[in-house]
Amino acid sequence: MDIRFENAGVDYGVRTALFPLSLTLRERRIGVIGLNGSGKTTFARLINGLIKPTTGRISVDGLDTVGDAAKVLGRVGYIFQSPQNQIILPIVRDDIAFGLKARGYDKAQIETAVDSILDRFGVGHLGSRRAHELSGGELQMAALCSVLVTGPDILILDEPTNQLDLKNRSLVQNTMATLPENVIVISHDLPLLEDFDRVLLFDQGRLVADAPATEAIARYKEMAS
Ligand SMILES: Nc1ncnc2c1ncn2[C@@H]1O[C@H](COP(=O)(O)OP(=O)(O)OP(=O)(O)O)[C@@H](O)[C@H]1O
Repeated sequence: MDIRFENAGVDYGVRTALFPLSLTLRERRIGVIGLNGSGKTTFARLINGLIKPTTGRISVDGLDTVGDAAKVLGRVGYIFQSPQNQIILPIVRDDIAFGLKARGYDKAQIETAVDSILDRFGVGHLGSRRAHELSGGELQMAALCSVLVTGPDILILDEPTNQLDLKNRSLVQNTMATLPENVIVISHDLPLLEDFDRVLLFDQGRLVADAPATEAIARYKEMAS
């Protein structure tokens, strides 16, 4: 993985959500922390092209997030903070299958892949459920399945544990530790990021620490106290 920010920033009118920054991300597990409204989601959405930079550019493995937007979207999976925005089809199983259909898988391949991802997360019982009837945590697990089934190289998770019970939180934590994909996680759940390779701390739209997890988390605690 090679994600490059070259003097990239985002303004909304007179409000700056992210001041221009330059950095290269290559680590396998990257955490993003900071107070509410500090620019974390803006930073993460720039990576898969959901938000376009007002200044500068961002590239993912050499692909420009604006010029090569479709390719970048195929390579970077994004799990939203509110999973209800993620699941678009009424039945969970159909939603998970959706991304595979778009990629040209045949029916048998789709069935196998959907069963396998549901089994991997121990949520086979959710497959036939209606998405709008699921609890927040169940929806989050379904969203994880829908994105991971398409095999992205890079996975961005925005607050992946905020609605999970202890059991599912452990499951997500263990999954992140063993996933072959590169993972970028925005979280207020600091213990989740403790053994990450690199943690970025944002404050009022500025990157104020870029360090190993222990150091960045300590700085954040100091800042927030
Ligand atoms: N579409 C928008 N229009 C105007 N301002 C926006 C927009 N999106 C975000 N902002 C502002 O940009 C700033 C950064 O927002 P962002 O969502 O990146 O913060 P965050 O660190 O992810 O916050 P949280 O922890 O609360 O999710 C905030 O002040 C927010 O109000």
